[in-house]
Amino acid sequence: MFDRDTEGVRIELRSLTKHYPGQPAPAVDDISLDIPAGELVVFVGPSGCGKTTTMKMINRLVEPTSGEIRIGGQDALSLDPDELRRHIGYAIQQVGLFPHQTVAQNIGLVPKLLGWPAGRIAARVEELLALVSLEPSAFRDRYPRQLSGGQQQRVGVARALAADPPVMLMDEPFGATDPITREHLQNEFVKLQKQLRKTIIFVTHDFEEAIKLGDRIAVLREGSKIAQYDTPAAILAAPADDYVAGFIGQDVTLKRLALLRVADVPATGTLPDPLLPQVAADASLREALDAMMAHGSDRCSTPGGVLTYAALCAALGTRPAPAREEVISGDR
Ligand SMILES: Nc1ncnc2c1ncn2[C@@H]1O[C@H](COP(=O)(O)OP(=O)(O)OP(=O)(O)O)[C@@H](O)[C@H]1O
Repeated sequence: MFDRDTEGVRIELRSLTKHYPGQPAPAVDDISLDIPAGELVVFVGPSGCGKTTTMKMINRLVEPTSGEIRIGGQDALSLDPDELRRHIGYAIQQVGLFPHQTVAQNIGLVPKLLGWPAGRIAARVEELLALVSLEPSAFRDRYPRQLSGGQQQRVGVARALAADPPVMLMDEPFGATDPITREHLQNEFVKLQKQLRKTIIFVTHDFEEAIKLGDRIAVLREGSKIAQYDTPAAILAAPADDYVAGFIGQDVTLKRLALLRVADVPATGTLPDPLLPQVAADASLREALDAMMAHGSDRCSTPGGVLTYAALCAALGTRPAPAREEVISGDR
């Protein structure tokens, strides 16, 4: 199959359509989309617009009415659906862990189906638990009911990753968690994806999550029609129309602050300044601004030099506030 390589492979959807029997209109109406190898593409759109149906056609949980799906160049519709699903990780909001199996058994499910030897499965379970920040000795023998919702979702993500599939489908996998756990899971997931470079389709209702995780975002309308498909920065900078602008919502500047990294903004000089608040190169501009405000300073030090408030504003395309007091007490 297409996963001789565990890094992502390209997914191509061509005129993909699903018309559920008895429904007046197709749930997915002629979607064509290219998802580059190793990228994470987020689907956002209103409830019922066809996000889940589109995703479930890719692993053949839903059979398309017409159209084509190519995964790593192979025609997914000509493959055996069960076999196909063993090579595509799938994580969903309801998690779907088996209640009478332990965490280790749940994670080892697909490797077992693929015939891995027991030793290899056990090693993989340990590795994955550590990857999703669950101490293996404390968690491997527990049952799902003995875990919090957020821990269950981590196990769900670990299970989806278990056989190291090149493709992952994730349908609101962090949806059932509180905002703090959710942010923690998102941060871990961003780090993980940087290492793994899988091809991932991720469905969410949360535009902030889409910006944080997505290499690209597909904003969908009814029938999975694509309203805009681009990088988060491009969508925030130039929404295609009022519909997309409505999705982005208020506080575009705040969202761009969260998106842009310190390393994206030219620093003054090249020498860090030990007397200023210190900010990492991969920190967001939002974090840099928070550090400046916490120290009452209009600059902070980064590994690449000194970042000023004026440079930060220039990167956002906004004018700096006139006085420092306003920076400190201003409404962000
Ligand atoms: N098995 C089914 N039979 C008939 N209609 C269905 C079926 N599954 C989904 N639909 C309909 O297809 C449309 C798209 O549903 P889908 O679940 O793909 O949307 P979604 O964008 O994922 O929604 P949500 O964000 O609420 O999860 C909806 O109108 C839904 O009612």
